[in-house]
Amino acid sequence: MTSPAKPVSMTVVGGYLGAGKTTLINSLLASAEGVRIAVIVNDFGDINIDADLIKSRDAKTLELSNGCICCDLSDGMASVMDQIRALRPAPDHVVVEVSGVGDPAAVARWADHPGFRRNGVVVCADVTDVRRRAEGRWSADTVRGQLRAGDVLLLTKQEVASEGEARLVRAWLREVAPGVPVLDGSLETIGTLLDPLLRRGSDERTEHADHVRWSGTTGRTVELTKLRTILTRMPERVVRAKGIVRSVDDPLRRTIVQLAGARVDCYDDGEWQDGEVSRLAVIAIGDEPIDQVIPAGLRALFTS
Ligand SMILES: Nc1nc2c(ncn2[C@@H]2O[C@H](COP(=O)(O)OP(=O)(O)OP(=O)(O)O)[C@@H](O)[C@H]2O)c(=O)[nH]1
Repeated sequence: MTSPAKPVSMTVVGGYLGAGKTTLINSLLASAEGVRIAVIVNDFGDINIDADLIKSRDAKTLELSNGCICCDLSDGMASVMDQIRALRPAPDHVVVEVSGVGDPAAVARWADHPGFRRNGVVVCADVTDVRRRAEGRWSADTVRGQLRAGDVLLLTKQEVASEGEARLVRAWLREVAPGVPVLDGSLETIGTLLDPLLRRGSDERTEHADHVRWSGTTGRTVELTKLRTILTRMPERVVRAKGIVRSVDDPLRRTIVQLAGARVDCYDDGEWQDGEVSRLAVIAIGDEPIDQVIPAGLRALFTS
C-alpha cells in the first residue's frame, strides 16, 4: 500500500499593486535551498509580465491571467491546483501571488482543498505608499481589506524610507489591522515565511475598487528615456505600470520598467529572447475608461 502524499503547504502573498509581492517571492525562491516550491502567479493584466519576472531556476511557475483568482478565475485556479498535485516530484510548498487588487483571504480558502495545507497569508505593505492608498477614494477598501486578511504583514521598501516614517507606518498598521504582526523585509524574515504563519481563517470579504488596465506591445525597440519621462508624468489615477522592453540603446538586453508608488525604475534583466516583444501594462484607478489617461506618446511607443 502506498502512503498518502504529504499535503502541499500553501502560502498566499497579497498586497496592493506594486507593494513588492514578486520581489518577495523571488527572495523566497533564492533563499529556500533544497525546498521544492511551485509558484502560481495571477497577473491582473492580459499580458503576463509577472510570470516573466519570477526568477526560478527550478521552481514550477503556473500563471493565471485576464482576471482575478479571488473572484472570477475559480475554474482556472482549480485546474492549476490539479496540475500542482500531479507534479512529480511533488512540491513541498506552493506560493500563490494574488493580483494587486485581489483579496488574499478569498484565495487562501483554496488551501482547504484536499492535498493542500494552509501555511498562511503574507501581505506586503509598501512603507512609502500604503497609507496614501489606504486613504484613496478608489483603493481604500481594497487596501484595508488586504491588510486585515494577512496572518503577517511585511513592510517593504524600508531602505528608501526614513526610520521615523517606518515607525509611523508600523503604528498605523497596528490600528488598521489589529493583531496582525508586522515584519520587516530582511532576508532572515523572508526565510521564515515558509514556516507556519497561520493566525486565523478570515471570512471577511472585500470588494474590489474599480481598477482598469491597458496594455501595449511593440516589435520595435523602445526609447527608454522617453518612456521614463512619460511614466514620471502619469496622471494621479495611474497606480502601476510594469513592462519588459528592448531598448534602442541596448537592443540585445531585456530592460524591466517599473512604476510603483511614486518611483520609476528601469533595470537590466538579462538577454533579450528571440520571439519576445516589448510589452507594458498600466493600471489606473476609478471607473472612467483608462484610454483617457494613456498619453499619446505612450501609445505611440507601444503600437506594433
Ligand atoms: N527599494 C525597494 N524596492 C522594492 C522592494 N520591493 C519591491 N521593490 C520595487 O518595487 C517595484 C514593484 O515591485 P514588485 O515586486 O513587482 O511588486 P508587486 O507587488 O509584485 O507588483 P504587482 O504584481 O504589479 O502588484 C519594483 O520596481 C521593485 O524593484 C523593496 O523592498 N525595496
